[in-house]
Amino acid sequence: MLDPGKPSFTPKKGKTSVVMFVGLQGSGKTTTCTKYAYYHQKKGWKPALVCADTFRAGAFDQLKQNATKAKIPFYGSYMESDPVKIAVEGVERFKKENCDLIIVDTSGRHKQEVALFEEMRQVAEATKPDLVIFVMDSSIGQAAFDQAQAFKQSVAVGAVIVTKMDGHAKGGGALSAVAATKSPVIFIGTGEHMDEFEVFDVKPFVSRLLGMGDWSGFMDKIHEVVPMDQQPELLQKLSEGNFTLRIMYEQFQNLLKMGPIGQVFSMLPGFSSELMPKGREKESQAKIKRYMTMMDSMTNEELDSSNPKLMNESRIMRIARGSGRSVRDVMEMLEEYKRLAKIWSKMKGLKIPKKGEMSALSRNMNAQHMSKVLPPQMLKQIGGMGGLQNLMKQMGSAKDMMGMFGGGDK
Ligand SMILES: Nc1nc2c(ncn2[C@@H]2O[C@H](COP(=O)(O)OP(=O)(O)OP(=O)(O)O)[C@@H](O)[C@H]2O)c(=O)[nH]1
Repeated sequence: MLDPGKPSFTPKKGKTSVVMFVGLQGSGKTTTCTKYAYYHQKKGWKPALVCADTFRAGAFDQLKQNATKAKIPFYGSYMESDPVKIAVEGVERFKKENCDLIIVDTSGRHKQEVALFEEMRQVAEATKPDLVIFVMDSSIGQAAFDQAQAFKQSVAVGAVIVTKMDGHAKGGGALSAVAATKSPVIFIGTGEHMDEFEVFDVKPFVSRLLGMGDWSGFMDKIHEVVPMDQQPELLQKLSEGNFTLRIMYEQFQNLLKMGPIGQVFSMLPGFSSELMPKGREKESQAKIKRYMTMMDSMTNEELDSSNPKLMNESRIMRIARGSGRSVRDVMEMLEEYKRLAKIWSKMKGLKIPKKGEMSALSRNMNAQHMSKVLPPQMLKQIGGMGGLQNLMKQMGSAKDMMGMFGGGDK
């Protein structure tokens, strides 16, 4: 069995490799071929593009346009209708020209299109690609498994690229594609432009899937800054799902201690863009201090409650008077609290580790939380919780996954 942690083949600079791109119609194959070529070209490779998509009128023009812009040699034909012939001619020509990365773009197809699958198989047979990359749109969702499996059954898919990660989709389907093809995700597309292309990194991907912001960076900071003996208590509180005003207060305190506040804030789920827009760190720091002054005028009961109804009009007026702020300021602070409480409620259910069990915690929490956000059908395809856990381990290095939620205890 292929190890999903590594692509089936990794091209080497200076040695000719043929990489074939396959995927559903409109998944972003043609765009991704050029991005892939451009990425390698910038790193000193000599890539070339072959357009074996004779199905979609305009595909060759699109590839030609992109390739010209990036100054990458290309091959294709307006007249020839046999993709196998074009692919073979293109690959041969670029082999002669000593290109070390020959990329073959094929036409998009759906699993029902038997003839197109046969054609794709023939292109693969004739060009003998070293690596076949399955390109999928991040919004495909549950259909990813069946589609990816259909491709895998016809050609030896060895890696996955997920496109359109700049959109709203979380990309959960990528897990299904990985499970179906037993191949890892190697890159993600993050926009229509040539350089909007990134090496796949499991941590931000999982964070996005969980809708959590960059928890790993945040937990790293917690470990750095929150005194060791207070860490379990904080995690315990968060796991109970009671994000109280007192927790917010303590976190503000921690944040103010943490040094370059901008950097810390940018890692916190929910904190970065709204509470602290870039370039306005000083202002945000003042805002936090203002919030804390208002909280100083609250009763213990108010600080320890996660029920905002406790804060009625007269209490709000009292807090405003006590802190020398306006009612509107207090309302704003409470709104901020509600917003953060909503985000942080996702920590609910977190299993608290005994000392030295942090890594187990991180693993459990990943899979557990992930299983909540994935559609049940998708979870089933992946092989339930166990399958998900395995997949996550395989997608990232074990070390990465342990570090994800502050685990990875030495
Ligand atoms: N926002 C965004 N758009 C993308 C991305 N990748 C591709 N696209 C867009 O998606 C659309 C389809 O991309 P193509 O590259 O033409 O797709 P294809 O898979 O080659 O299409 P077929 O040849 O019909 O199979 C185009 O409008 C691309 O600009 C991405 O990462 N982000």
